[in-house]
Amino acid sequence: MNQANSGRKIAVVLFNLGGPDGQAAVRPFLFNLFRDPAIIQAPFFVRYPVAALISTTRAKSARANYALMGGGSPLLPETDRQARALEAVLAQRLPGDTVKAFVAMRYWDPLTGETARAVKAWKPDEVVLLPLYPQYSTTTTASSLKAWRRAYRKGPGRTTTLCCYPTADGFVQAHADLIRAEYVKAGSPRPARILFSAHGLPEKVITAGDPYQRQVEATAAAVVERLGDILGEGVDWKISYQSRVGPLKWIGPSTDDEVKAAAQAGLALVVTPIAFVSEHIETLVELDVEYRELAYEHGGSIYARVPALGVAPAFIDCLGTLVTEALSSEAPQVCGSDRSCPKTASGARA
Ligand SMILES: C=CC1=C(C)c2cc3[nH]c(cc4nc(cc5[nH]c(cc1n2)c(C)c5CCC(=O)O)C(CCC(=O)O)=C4C)c(C)c3C=C
Ligand SMILES: [Fe+2]
Ligand SMILES: [Fe+2]
Repeated sequence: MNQANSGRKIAVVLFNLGGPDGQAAVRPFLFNLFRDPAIIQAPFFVRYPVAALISTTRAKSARANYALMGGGSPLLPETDRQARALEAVLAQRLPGDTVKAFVAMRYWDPLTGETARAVKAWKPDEVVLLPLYPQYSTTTTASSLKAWRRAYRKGPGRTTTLCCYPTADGFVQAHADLIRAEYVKAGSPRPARILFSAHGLPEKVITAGDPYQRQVEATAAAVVERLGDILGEGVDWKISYQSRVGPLKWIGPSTDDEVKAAAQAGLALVVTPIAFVSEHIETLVELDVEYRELAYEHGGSIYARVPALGVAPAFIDCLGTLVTEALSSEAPQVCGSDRSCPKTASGARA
């Protein structure tokens, strides 16, 4: 470590979507989500009534799903655990510095403005922005970073943004290790399919240049390269997209179609969330309850679900590497592993 760089106060800001912390928060959380122009691309006088309508009509079924997880989303406690684990890794790597990890959520507490105030009050020398979205999307990464820039205007410290890390080494290794462990736990079945399920997006978002789908494919391909010991004879893999919302055409194939097809073909399914790094409604309800039922209804007998990365040591260590790389970078924005990311080296230091 460069001695000239020690003694710094380093704030690492972890971004995620946020989730309602109880039943009463479901509708306002959904309203916050649907009024975001990154989610509904329409002028605000259209977006607001549409957001009010969708959040009201969707609230009932969403509340029932959050009730299955005890009433609210586990996303904040999960993200807090990741923040503490990352602090511990960085304390080891940067012994002369003081590192504090903050959490900024996009649609529910702690909202980005509140976190920006806490970071300002802490007066860091360095700020590293770390979206917990390994694959860059305008709907997630860009939306969170835009909210941050607005909230942290004139805030202290030099800011470096970690744009994406779809094929970062420890991230890929952690996925491969968890998939292998779950496959073996299921009895190493054959024939079997490993299904990489990512959150879907409207097709028009991808057509407009969003690299998300290409980066999801890059992640899956990199993980597959490390699963040579289980893939092959009778075990194949596929990517699918879940959680479709609204009337637009979304990218596919959809996870529900793929679950049905694999179950009907007599394949054991090992389903792994490839674009989420924590457990939340899309994993604990959609993957664990809805798609599992679908598989059994269509003749499936084995449906194994690989846990999200959470605080898997290889993943947290990888985040630690990304943060130290960001700190030593001259560029304001760093793409962790994707040199062809359209966002590479764009933007100014905040
Ligand atoms: C890779 C991550 C995500 C992308 C891309 C994404 C896009 C996206 N999401 C919606 C609508 C909803 N998402 C909801 C929950 C939710 N979404 C993500 C991640 C991504 N979303 C997470 C981590 C969560 C879970 C939060 C939690 O509470 O645990 C929801 C709410 C749940 C529900 O009602 O189904 C909605 C709605 C759109 C429209 C979109 C892209 C345009
Ligand atoms: Fe979502
Ligand atoms: Fe990037």
